[in-house]
Amino acid sequence: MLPVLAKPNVCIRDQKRVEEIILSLQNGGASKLQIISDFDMTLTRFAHNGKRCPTSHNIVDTSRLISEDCKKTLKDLLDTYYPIEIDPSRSVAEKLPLMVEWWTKAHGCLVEQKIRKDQLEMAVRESDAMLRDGFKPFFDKLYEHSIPLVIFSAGIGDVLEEIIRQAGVFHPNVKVVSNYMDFDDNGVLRAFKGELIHTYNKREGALKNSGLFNQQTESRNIILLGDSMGDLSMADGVENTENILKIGFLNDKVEERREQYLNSYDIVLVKDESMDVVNGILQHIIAKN
Ligand SMILES: Nc1ccn([C@@H]2O[C@H](COP(=O)(O)O)[C@@H](O)[C@H]2O)c(=O)n1
Repeated sequence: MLPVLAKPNVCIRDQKRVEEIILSLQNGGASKLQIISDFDMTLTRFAHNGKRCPTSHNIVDTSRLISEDCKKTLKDLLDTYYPIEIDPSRSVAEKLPLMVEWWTKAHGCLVEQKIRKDQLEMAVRESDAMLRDGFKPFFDKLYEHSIPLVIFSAGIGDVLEEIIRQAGVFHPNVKVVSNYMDFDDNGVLRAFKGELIHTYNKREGALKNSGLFNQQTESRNIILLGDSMGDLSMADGVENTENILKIGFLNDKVEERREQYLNSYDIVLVKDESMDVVNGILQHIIAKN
């Protein structure tokens, strides 16, 4: 067994299956590998020193760009809909319209604030956004070995791009599928572009953007990184997948959701704020090249 998998917060339902997948990924090597990852609370930390870290939405929602009234509305929306998003007792069918409602209302509020494109850099710089510990070797190793990384996020694309740019890891092998802001000729936010991506419609987004996921003809082995049940379908747009290893970060409501995560993800990382396990597996795959 890989030493990183022996960490006490690593939970695996089927150890043998995981070992077989990792061996297949190792045999395929870097040239066959592609990473598909969620962003908020997957590549970013969920908490730091006992305090919640912001999502890409929260960064804008709590920034100087937003009026006090609007901040309150956005906070009320978060308090109403986030518990629904993560509730394991509700079906996806039940959650779907409510997620559309949340994102639509929140985006509507943001558009009313006349946010300027050139203010986003400052909003990110002043925020508590934090990529997970070990993010740098993760991004750098993927770049060094020309392994494509597709970040597939229901957050705000402009904000998440700014986070990884400021962290110095927005390398050319990184592609992003997300909700992008649409600015007018004066650089003022007037809408969000394209079809809304929320937590539970990533399958449709994956199929629609399949071109992005199939850029390298050789990439047929996938490591999928997510933190929600909706993230499990992020690789559905990849053609001829040979092997897929699904790694899930279980950050919140751990006991209520542990069973569901163990049944869905190959490896579940419980309250792990680092990329250590992912980096350990990557190192193992790359080392053979
Ligand atoms: N107004 C909103 C809407 C969503 N969120 C959270 O962002 C997460 C989406 O981003 P991913 O990168 O994880 O796909 C989602 O899980 C929501 O909890 C928000 O904070 N504000």
